[in-house]
Amino acid sequence: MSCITSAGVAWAAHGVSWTVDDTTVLDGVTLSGEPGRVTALLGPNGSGKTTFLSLLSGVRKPSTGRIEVGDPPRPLRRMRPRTRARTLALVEQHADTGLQLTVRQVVELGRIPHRRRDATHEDHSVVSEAMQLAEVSHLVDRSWATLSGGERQRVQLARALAQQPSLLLLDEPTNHLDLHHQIDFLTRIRSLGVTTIAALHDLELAAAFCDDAAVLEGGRLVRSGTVDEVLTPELVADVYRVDADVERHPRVARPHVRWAGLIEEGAR
Ligand SMILES: Nc1ncnc2c1ncn2[C@@H]1O[C@H](COP(=O)(O)OP(=O)(O)OP(=O)(O)O)[C@@H](O)[C@H]1O
Repeated sequence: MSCITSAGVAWAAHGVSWTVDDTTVLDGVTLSGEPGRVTALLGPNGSGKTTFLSLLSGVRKPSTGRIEVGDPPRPLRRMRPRTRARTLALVEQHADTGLQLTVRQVVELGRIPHRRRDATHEDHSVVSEAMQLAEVSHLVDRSWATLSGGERQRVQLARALAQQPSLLLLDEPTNHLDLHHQIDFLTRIRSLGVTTIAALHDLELAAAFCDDAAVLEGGRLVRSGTVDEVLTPELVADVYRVDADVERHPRVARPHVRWAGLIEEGAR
């Protein structure tokens, strides 16, 4: 039986803002997710996706508003760091350990919130399963510093899975992966049952793998709902200035985004 599957937890952001040097990067975002749901966090470059994930993970504190996790909801700011790290895991866009570590050692970092002293049999089993799920078992003794971008991304996922999180936060998790690994990665994530929020640029992947979607633009939430509700040609035109059709995939019962080209300035 898997040690990593989870029932998932609910999460909610209530009027969350983040300001730096008098610039409001995130502006009053209210958004929530149900246990086990996979939410795509969408929006153009600089719209605030990474910032939102950093607030949800507790890496940054909101300037105003609050974040709650669990049922009954618990304020994130009141959780001890160890409890928080057992509850949620973040895979950053450009993760770097800065240390001379092997792949196994990087994945073992995910066990720190669970460990008392020495690694137990369970720690070894979870690390091993996390590496299998992320398809990095063959890299186990390699030096982290020598890995390719896609390999690093999969190792960071294994490290996050080794935390046995109930909430998984992924910042552009597929940007270094080839097509096979993109599909494989998101299929595996879905099968775990862990509540997931993934910042994605690829609308096709969002449509194919996510239950819900939330769109940020200029630090504000401009649309949220199920993927079917959010991913419309109007949304793609308004937010990305791209002319696209959204159809049912002929063989898979999911929406399918097909773009035709850019919308020229002044054409709308
Ligand atoms: N520490 C900071 N100081 C100043 N500006 C910041 C800081 N962090 C983020 N920003 C700015 O806030 C905005 C949102 O950044 P963020 O990284 O959250 O966007 P994003 O939607 O994840 O972008 P991308 O799709 O390009 O990764 C950007 O304009 C960014 O330059």
